Amino acid sequence: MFKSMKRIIRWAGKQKGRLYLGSVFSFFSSLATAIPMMAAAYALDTVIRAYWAGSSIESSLIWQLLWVIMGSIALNFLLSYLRAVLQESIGYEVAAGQRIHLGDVLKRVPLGYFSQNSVGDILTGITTELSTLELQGMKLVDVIINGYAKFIAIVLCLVYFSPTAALISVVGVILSALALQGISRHSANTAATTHRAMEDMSGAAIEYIRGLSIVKSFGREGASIASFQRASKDLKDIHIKVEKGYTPCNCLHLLALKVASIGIVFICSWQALQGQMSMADFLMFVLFSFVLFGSVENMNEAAHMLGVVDSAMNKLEALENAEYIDQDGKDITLASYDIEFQNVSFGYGERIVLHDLNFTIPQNTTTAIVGPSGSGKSTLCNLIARFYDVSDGAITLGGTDIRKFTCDSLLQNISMVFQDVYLFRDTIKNNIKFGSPDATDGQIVAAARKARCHDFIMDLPDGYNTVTGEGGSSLSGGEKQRISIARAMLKDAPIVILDEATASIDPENEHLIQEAISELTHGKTIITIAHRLATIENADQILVIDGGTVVQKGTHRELLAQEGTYREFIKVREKAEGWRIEHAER
Ligand SMILES: Nc1ncnc2c1ncn2[C@@H]1O[C@H](COP(=O)(O)OP(=O)(O)OP(=O)(O)O)[C@@H](O)[C@H]1O
Repeated sequence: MFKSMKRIIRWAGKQKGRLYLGSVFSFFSSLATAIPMMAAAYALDTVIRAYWAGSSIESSLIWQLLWVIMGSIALNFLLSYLRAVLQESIGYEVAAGQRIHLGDVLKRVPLGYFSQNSVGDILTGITTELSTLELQGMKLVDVIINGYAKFIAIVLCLVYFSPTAALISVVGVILSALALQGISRHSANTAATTHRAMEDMSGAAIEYIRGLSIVKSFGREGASIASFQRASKDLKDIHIKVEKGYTPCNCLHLLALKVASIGIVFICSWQALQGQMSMADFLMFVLFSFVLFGSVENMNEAAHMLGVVDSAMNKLEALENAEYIDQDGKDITLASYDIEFQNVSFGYGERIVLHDLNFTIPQNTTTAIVGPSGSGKSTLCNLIARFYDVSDGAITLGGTDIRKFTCDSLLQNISMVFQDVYLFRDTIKNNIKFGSPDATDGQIVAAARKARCHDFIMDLPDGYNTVTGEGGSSLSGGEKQRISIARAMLKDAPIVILDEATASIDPENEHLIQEAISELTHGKTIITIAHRLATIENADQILVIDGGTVVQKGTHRELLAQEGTYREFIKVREKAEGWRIEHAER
């Protein structure tokens, strides 16, 4: 329990001082809450004494007591307010910094990380786990420090009035602390299972929502919702199991404190009867005996939460310690942009999908990559952008191994246009300037005009300020692709990697996209996963990939003259494009 507290304090970093000072205010504010009770005990004692003596009570005393009570309430408010000002925002501030840091970590890990860790897992870390820490961390530290500090103050008072009562309360609190330790350990042990169940639940919910269009089109809602329902039921079962496991220690904790309270009443009664304790002190102890341990009593929830927070911190640490792909990278500025593959092999885990690739893509030329589905075309492009590191060999850019760059400095040189375009839930304007945050409105419009998307943007209700749905769901595939071309155009990187659309796009859209692409690629080094005959024929170099190796390399004319995969591929493409043209003309 105390180890977890130390971790939270360490997590607060530079804000530690505010946390401690807040706890001091919190301590005095709690003591201030005890003053009205002491005043009440004193008043009662005075009334009883006066009754026995047959005298009347001075009205000034009542006023004095009233002022003391009002003063202590005001003091309590003031100290609570100061504590809140100092402590309440620490969790939010530290968590916000950590979220930004985690976002940076995720940007710099290899994409393989996301195959090994589910989206639900990562999402739970950044949202739920960090929220637990953000909302509970400081409160827990305050509850524990303050709870024990208050108890120590009470024990010191008890020693003065009755050392035996002080001893009983210390024994009660030690027993309760052991039970609290049990609660904390149980929660820490079960938190990982609970978190896993929550991750499964988030993963199942995300999958269910993502797959809704398939679910609707196949009318198979029952099957797809089953895993979501199973995850919900598992989560409920785990919560109940955790709660049941926590009950025995909780009962022990409360029992130890209640028995100590009874013990104190018993001792004080005996001392009062023996004349060793005054009536006022006795009354005060009887009044206090059952609230004496209030601050320690409330720690059961805190002990449980500390276990949960501890496990959340383990998870966040694992996320933060994920290895960056560019750990030793430097910001490098290049003079030339030739790309060279030197004996490159690559595998997803054990499965090698690219074998011993050797080729050069000279600066300012167009290279078309063709080959059957699954042959490794996208993987090859992802290696150039260093989404993954090669398993063997090296890729150089301008003569420098790309592993020597930081990801940012490498990707400054590269624009990528994918088939599956992802637009953020933001304005069209911000989506276009995503890679160039300093772009002016004039530059954004110029890029959009060149990318042939200005006209349709102006037809949208708020023009460039129209907010797109998540992933760009409110736009057509062709529109999204042209926006992504505008985005790449604005970035104006010397190398462009693009994946030509294979999905059938209507001729008008295809024509616009082709126009946009030729504007984007003008005077740059182009690597294109090509499907259209026109692109392939006009390329300076064609790489034919099959089964993860370059089986042919050359210009269209050279490759057509050879027997092999390329000639077959061209035949198939000619048939497909002829078929499309006939259909379009009908
Ligand atoms: N993230 C991944 N994890 C594991 N294997 C992968 C991953 N991505 C691709 N693969 C595998 O690597 C091989 C090459 O895939 P890649 O996507 O590069 O082929 P491609 O030629 O681009 O295919 P397509 O033309 O269909 O897009 C395939 O066998 C594929 O199953």
